[in-house]
Amino acid sequence: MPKILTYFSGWHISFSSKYYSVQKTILVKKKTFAVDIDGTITENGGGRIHLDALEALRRLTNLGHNVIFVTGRSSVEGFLLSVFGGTTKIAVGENGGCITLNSDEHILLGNIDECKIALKVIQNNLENVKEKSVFPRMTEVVLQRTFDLDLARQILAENNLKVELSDSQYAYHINSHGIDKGTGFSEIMKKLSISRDDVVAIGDSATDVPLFKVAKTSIALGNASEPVKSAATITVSAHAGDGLLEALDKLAPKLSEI
Ligand SMILES: O=C(O)COP(=O)(O)O
Ligand SMILES: [Mg+2]
Repeated sequence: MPKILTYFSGWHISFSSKYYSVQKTILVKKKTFAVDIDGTITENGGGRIHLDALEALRRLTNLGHNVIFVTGRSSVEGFLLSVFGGTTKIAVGENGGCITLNSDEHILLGNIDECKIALKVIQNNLENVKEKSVFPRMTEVVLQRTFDLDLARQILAENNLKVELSDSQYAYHINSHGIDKGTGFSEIMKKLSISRDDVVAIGDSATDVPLFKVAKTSIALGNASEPVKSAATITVSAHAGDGLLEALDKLAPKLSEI
């Protein structure tokens, strides 16, 4: 069993002991973990959930922490993962453009029409610009990683189109101006009165850097690029789901201090 699970289950057991209140005030301050999905809680590559990583997140949730997925996937995928995975039932998806609170409650922060206009302009100027086959989006356009991103950014600038173009390592995303995982998650922070001091962000790609910026503690996994690692306050060496376990393990003794 990974060390983190033993560690947290140790705390859990101590809650029912006579030291419950002491342990609770000293060790456990409610935190909010803002967690990326692909490359963070997956097995390395492939998109299959790393079950030990998911179990560790479920335990954190059971201990009273928030665990909220913040993903470039649709917010419905993030939300369903929280339902089936047993974490906090709210998700930020579409790379920050959409928050799902329930089956019929979505907050749309971006505007898909301006992203579609940007797509047309890029397609008219570059070869090989194709949409990725993904679950339906309400606020963004998702593309295959088959063209030069910097060139596309240049084209957008020349056409005075203010949108965000980013690379999650799984897809390229066109989001409305000012929309990213950081701004999307900030809406949840406002809604749930969560302070930056209590946020731990965990991710693996450039799209997670804006999320790192709204968190006091940020963790880049071993599969992240150097610029992403240098934007985080903590780095770990293991990749994807194994890296998430390493990160929680590293964090566990310090959770009361951060
Ligand atoms: O862009 C994607 O589909 C990958 O999403 P992620 O933000 O969960 O890594
Ligand atoms: Mg990722």
